[in-house]
Amino acid sequence: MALAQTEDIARRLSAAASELDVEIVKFETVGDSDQISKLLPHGGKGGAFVAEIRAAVTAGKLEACMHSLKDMPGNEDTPGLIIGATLSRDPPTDALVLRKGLTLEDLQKSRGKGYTIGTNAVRRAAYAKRLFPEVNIIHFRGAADTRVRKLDNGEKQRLPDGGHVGPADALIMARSGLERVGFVDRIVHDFTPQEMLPSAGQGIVAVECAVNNWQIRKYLELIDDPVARLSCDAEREVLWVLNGHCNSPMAAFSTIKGSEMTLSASVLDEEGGLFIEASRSGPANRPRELGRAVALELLDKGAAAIIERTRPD
Ligand SMILES: NCc1[nH]cc(CCC(=O)O)c1CC(=O)O
Repeated sequence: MALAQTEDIARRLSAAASELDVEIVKFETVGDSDQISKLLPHGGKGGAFVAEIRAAVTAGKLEACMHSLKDMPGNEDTPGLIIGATLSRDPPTDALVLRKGLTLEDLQKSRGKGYTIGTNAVRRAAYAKRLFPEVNIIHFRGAADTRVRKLDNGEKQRLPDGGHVGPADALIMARSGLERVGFVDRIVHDFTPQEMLPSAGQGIVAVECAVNNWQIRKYLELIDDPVARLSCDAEREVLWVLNGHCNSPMAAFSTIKGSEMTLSASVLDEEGGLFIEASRSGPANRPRELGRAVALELLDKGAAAIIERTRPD
């Protein structure tokens, strides 16, 4: 998925500035090579996917690096680095993938009873529980295409303690990820943002570079999408104010109509029993203010306790 995203960046850069000759350098992170552990032992998604690549940019070995914005920690500064471009947003929603023989109706009618959904995101687990209250949720991971293959083969998911769970009957994954790895035909249902509020930054690819590399910053500006940038700023402000960590059970999603932005965010209890939600509209050109207002409302409603309870030690 990351490679497809990087090729997309290279294509856009070459189209915007024909004098550029973009070289792609592949990285295999701990997050890619270890498909068993939960993400947390590596410092969460942020630690697993981001730290090693960032170090190469800081050291000047790379001009720039890409991340899925939703995997970038939202509660820490990155001295020396800046997001030089946010690409136009891919579909931001989550999608349901089912094993052969199972339908969405089966899941709905049974309220999920007797079925197992695989996901490693607390946010997806919580929303899935709200939609299908009796479903069994299991920890399931791997690259997007690997996950679908495991589903189809009825494979169990190995756990860090040596045990197994599964097999899964269904997966919930980002639509954009499924599109990037060519599995879009396996999507049985697109969850609306009302059914399953997306993660902050979901569907946005961010390109990061050194703050003082003005030359590359100028090039990245050419492929920056101002609308995605506004959503990025609003949604990530929610993470910042709530001091959300990499495994925080949080969602934040904004849409822009004309000059108005609407931002919805939520903080969820792991079992899905408790949803703290807030939604506001404001001027689209003041995204951080809106993010701040929504986050403060979530704090007023008790969000901090949930976030601290789930903070990794
Ligand atoms: N954590 C892995 C990851 N990071 C970004 C995406 C999807 C693409 C995106 O949302 O930008 C995925 C896969 C998934 O969540 O199913």
